[in-house]
Amino acid sequence: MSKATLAREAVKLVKPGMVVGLGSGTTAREFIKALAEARIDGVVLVPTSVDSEILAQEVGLGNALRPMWAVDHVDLAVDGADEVTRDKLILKGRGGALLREKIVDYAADMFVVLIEEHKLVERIPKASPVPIEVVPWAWRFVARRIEREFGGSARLRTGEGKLGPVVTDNGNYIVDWTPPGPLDASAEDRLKAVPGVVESGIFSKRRDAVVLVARRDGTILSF
Ligand SMILES: O=C(CO)[C@H](O)[C@H](O)COP(=O)(O)O
Repeated sequence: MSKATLAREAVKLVKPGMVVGLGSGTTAREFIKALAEARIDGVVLVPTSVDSEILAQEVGLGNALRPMWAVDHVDLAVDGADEVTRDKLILKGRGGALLREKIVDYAADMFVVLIEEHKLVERIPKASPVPIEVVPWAWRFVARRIEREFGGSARLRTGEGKLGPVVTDNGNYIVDWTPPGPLDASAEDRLKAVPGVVESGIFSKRRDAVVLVARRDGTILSF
């Protein structure tokens, strides 16, 4: 229910003709459904995962879908997150869509993050590991190097419905890293500097994001 409330709030920001990035995950799915109900003229939609693309097609938004290469700007991106701090250090990627999410969310003129209150945290990571998309050929080497350089433990993500590693929409693997302690914004660049790392779920460069929080009392907090 609260995800749907957040989604309806975010849809109010969508104006006719806008290019809108569709995030991924259960909250982003509510946004896609609410957007379909709103029937806003002339919007162009860039999905950040095959999951969001399929849902958008199923709810009647198929004609508006474009790949990222087919647009030259994104007006608004609306996405969920796993954990967010008050100063807008954002952790994403539990759904494995972090790479396309980061491309679209970082490109958007306005980035709106929809979370429920339990995801508002003092430090990241709190309860979720840090997902890191890696080149499959090097995955074990990269995981060990992250452990050596930064500490903690890095594990290959395996899934349900198929034996072996989860393969992302970009054909890569995901290593879930549990660091030895809280991270600061520098972790994003430090991880990216490891050869074989494609992207991480640390989103530290959108401090201008608008975060909408569904509170337990039914109200929405915006910061
Ligand atoms: O980053 C993501 C997927 O890669 C999701 O946005 C994040 O995991 C939140 O998902 P949900 O809304 O289902 O809690």
